Amino acid sequence: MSSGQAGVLLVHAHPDDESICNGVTMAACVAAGIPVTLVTCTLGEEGDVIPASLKHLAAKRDDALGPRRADELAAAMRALGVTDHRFLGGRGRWRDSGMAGLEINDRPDAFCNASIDEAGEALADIIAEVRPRVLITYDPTGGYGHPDHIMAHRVTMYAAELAAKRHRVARVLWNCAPRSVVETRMRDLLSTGGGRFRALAGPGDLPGVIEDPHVALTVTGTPEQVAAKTAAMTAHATQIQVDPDAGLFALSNNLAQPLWETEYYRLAGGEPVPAGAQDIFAGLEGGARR
Ligand SMILES: CC(=O)N[C@H]1[C@@H](O[C@@H]2[C@H](O)[C@H](O)[C@@H](O)[C@H](O)[C@H]2O)O[C@H](CO)[C@@H](O)[C@@H]1O
Ligand SMILES: [Zn+2]
Repeated sequence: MSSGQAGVLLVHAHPDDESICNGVTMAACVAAGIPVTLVTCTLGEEGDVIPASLKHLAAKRDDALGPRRADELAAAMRALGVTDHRFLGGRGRWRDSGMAGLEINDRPDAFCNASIDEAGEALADIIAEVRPRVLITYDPTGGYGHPDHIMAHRVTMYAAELAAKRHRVARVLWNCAPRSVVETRMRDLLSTGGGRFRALAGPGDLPGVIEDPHVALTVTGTPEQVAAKTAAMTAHATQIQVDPDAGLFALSNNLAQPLWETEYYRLAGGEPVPAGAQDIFAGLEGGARR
């Protein structure tokens, strides 16, 4: 990672998405002295709860999962060395909408029902303050169709436009995964097995899978950065189970998927990416500097 002043701003829907999608990238930026800002749009109040001892926190029980996940996120940020984390609109402004098709999607405080103007302006203010060179979020599908991920995408792309008069982001990237890499890794797992997990996720269960030529750049972690990502994902204990020896993790569905040591990005806007780039700032004048 090239060093510099202005850095990267990442926008995610729930606590845990940042570590799953960008743990290596954030750790690599921190190691290079590049400022990292994470914006999380909800507290993940409607999530499942994996540990039996914590199931009382669930929305349909004590509805106390949000604060727990905020604590998990703080621990994950410590593991990655990220010190600038914000909840969009302030902590608890918008609530986790739940998976697509649920009645709770209709709650007025659900993030998927947020005013795109209010949420967009709130994020544009952060962009104008932080002045990132690179902005990272999901593709228009949100990676796998979750309403909060889709909304995070929409708000981010709108905020980048709103902020442009005050600060123009040099590059917008969407999280993705190249189909050939996913299919090869999942095929290999068929022979090695799902580690401690009952079954393997299918290639169709993994988010953001796109055809290889659309992948613009990759960030491959050093062993230390992969260890930091693993620790960050492990910190999200209500949502994620990790089998570090097998290099696998599972969500509450217990379906094993790769803990990716390399993270992949699609170019969504801004400066072109040099072929074979391995750095989110590759090709930007002065790297990550203002
Ligand atoms: C990674 C991610 O975005 N997780 C979301 C998702 O959680 C999934 C959901 O509970 C699903 O029903 C489970 O089968 C799956 O295992 C979970 O990962 O949706 C939650 C509710 O909106 C959200 O809190 C969680 O962060
Ligand atoms: Zn999520």
